[in-house]
Amino acid sequence: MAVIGYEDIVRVPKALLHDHLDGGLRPGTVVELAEAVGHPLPTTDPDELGRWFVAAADSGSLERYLETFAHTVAVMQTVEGLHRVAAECALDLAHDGVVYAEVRFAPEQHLERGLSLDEVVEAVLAGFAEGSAAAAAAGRPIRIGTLLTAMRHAARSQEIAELAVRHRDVGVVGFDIAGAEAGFPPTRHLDAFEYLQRENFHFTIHAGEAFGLPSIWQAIQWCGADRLGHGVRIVDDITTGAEPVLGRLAAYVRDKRIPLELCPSSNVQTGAAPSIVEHPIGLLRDLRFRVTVNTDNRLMSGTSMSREMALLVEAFGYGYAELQWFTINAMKSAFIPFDERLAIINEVIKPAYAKLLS
Ligand SMILES: O=c1[nH]cnc2c1ncn2[C@@H]1O[C@H](CO)[C@@H](O)[C@H]1O
Ligand SMILES: [Zn+2]
Repeated sequence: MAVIGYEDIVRVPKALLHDHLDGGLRPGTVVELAEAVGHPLPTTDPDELGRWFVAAADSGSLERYLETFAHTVAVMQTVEGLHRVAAECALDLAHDGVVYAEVRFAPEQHLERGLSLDEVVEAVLAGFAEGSAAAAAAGRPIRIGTLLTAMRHAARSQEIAELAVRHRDVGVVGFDIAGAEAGFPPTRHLDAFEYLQRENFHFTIHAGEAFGLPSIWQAIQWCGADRLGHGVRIVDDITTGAEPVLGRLAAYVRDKRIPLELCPSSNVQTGAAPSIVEHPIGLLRDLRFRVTVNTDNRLMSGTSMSREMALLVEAFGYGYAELQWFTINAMKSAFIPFDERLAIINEVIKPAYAKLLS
């Protein structure tokens, strides 16, 4: 079969579980919004700014990578800014062929100009609704679920968890914690996770990216995470050789089908993986972990869902069968209700791939 190209990948339906709203702005939008609020940028040329984000995020350290968010968060402090960024996010994902996306952001970072947490969430939800409607009108339907993130170094997780539950029937489908991982274990936020469990709510935890197995273990066994944000360092618990041997934690993650939200380009930039070719996604897929492919931060990685898949096709020789497998894995692991996940799998994803695989 011919090698699958980038344009072929844009055409197939894709599902995305791990994408940060404040990591996916269009460079031109950052420039315009920064001018409107008087925020100084490293450059006001959109192309140059796009390159600046990628270069600055290419630091080999999660902490340095995260510093680049100062420039996106700064322009997302008003209803107009949040609304526009969310609407453009929906449109950009839809035009990349993403049919289902969970997009996350941390409301507590958007209060600098006087908005309340609820106002921040409402502005983003309205933006997603507008962008999704415009995408559907353009023949590119997309369903977006919002995840609310609490910053792990801060102390507002309980409040953000309650905010998420308050908006559960209007588009917020889950909760997350993000930010620097080393020194900020998930158990710092145990109260929030226990609250969410009592509310029968869903959550994922950034774990196993910049810190290893103890972080993953806590996220699952203490906090009860449904999914792992990254989780890539689960490979530290796998001994490779002629026959790979799984340690107890890796075996548990695989046995319980705990979804791994892998983000190849982001991992290379933060030093969590040495390169795309050497990215553990190859091994984890071969071992049939519940692997999903994600963008993390499209702006900081200069990427898209199609580009991440194209990189994997190039590095590992994947074909449509593997791309469908990643996509169905993601859809099975989504935080929307089971019947709605099934409908997207059976009515959108499978028919599109069936044509290509026959
Ligand atoms: O890969 C990541 N690991 C940890 N935290 C991250 C990553 N990408 C983004 N954020 C953090 O999540 C916040 C809310 O979206 C961002 O502002 C950034 O600080
Ligand atoms: Zn992330």
